[in-house]
Amino acid sequence: MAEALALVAPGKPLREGLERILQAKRGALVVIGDDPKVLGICTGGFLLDAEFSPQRLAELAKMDGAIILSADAGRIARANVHLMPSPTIPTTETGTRHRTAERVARSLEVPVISVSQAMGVVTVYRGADRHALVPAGRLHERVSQALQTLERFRHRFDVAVAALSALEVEDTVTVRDVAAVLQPAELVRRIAEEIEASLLELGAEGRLFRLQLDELTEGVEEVRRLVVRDYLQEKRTEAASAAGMDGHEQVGGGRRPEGPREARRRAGRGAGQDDGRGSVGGPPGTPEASLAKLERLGLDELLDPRAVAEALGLELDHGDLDASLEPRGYRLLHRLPRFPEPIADRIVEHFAGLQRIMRASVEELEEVGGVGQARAKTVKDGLARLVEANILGRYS
Ligand SMILES: Nc1ncnc2c1ncn2[C@@H]1O[C@H](COP(=O)(O)OP(=O)(O)OP(=O)(O)O)[C@@H](O)[C@H]1O
Repeated sequence: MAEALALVAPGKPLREGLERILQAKRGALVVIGDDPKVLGICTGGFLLDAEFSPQRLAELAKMDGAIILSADAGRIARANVHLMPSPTIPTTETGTRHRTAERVARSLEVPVISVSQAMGVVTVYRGADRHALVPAGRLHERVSQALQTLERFRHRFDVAVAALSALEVEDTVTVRDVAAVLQPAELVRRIAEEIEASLLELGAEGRLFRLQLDELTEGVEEVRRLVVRDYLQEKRTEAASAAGMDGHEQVGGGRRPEGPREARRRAGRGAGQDDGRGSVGGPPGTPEASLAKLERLGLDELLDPRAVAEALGLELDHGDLDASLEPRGYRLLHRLPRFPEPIADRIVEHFAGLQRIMRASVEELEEVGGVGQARAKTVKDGLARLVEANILGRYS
């Protein structure tokens, strides 16, 4: 369908021809493709093989029947053709023009366009899909409004991400804070997807909109993925059970049974100690499955932080959104400049928990494969700068 929409984008000769037909209050049935399969269902009409022009298309639409174009819409192959697709192909359309258009598109791999004389609407059919074209002016308006909404959610997302970074460094993240990032991130994704569809239809006229869209969505997808990797409640691994870990043991991404205040009190017990962080047996899941779950949430559900927690596999005690969580550290480590992603991942897997990474010495960091002294220092300095920025942020 994307290719078909590109052919009828505003400014394209084919679109101009279709608009001329609409202005003349006529109808049309246009097949884009003249391969043997298409010709096999054509009867009558006459051969043209003429270069395409919007004027020619509009003139030929005065005749009954269908117009057949070459696959690139650069030539008019035939006109006044009667199409005979199999009557057994299902169609939900009513008029004969539209029924024929849908049947041809469903049975042959070619786009078919109908211009309804009665309704003044242009519809593109491709396979089982159909798309009614929106006038360019309305598309412009729609995209501008959507970009404004996108900008608001992007701002909310940026604020929530900055807050999450500060809380992660302080080790006081709650379920609510994670949801506050994932909710606008998902909304940004959805609005961007809608805009993408309109931009496809706008073709070259959507160039400036695209620049804005790219700027407004930059980095969101990556943060969304990393936040899910940081907090996803994963299924207890075979290795963990072999190592004799307690059934509820969970590092990083785990929900702690106590609130943030209790968690801070426990933090005094020293590095490396079990601080009682416990998984509550959330469903197994990969980050991809979790992201897909978020994508499937209805709008009302998405606005409920509990639904976001569920997508992450977190089971909340009495729906407690203030339950504290510890990130694994993927997102903050991925922010280190010029630091290879696989090495950052290895560090996270080695230490299992951002706080442990932050407390690790340069020597301990060097124990991770691929981390030499220089990289270990980059991690230490980078995380130290984050802590500093956080303190400065608090008191400025
Ligand atoms: N099988 C076909 N092959 C080619 N042209 C067709 C075919 N069926 C219908 N048409 C064209 O469609 C025209 C209008 O038919 P009809 O009014 O039944 O269609 P419709 O789907 O209601 O479209 P509209 O909304 O434009 O009225 C016919 O006069 C003919 O030119």
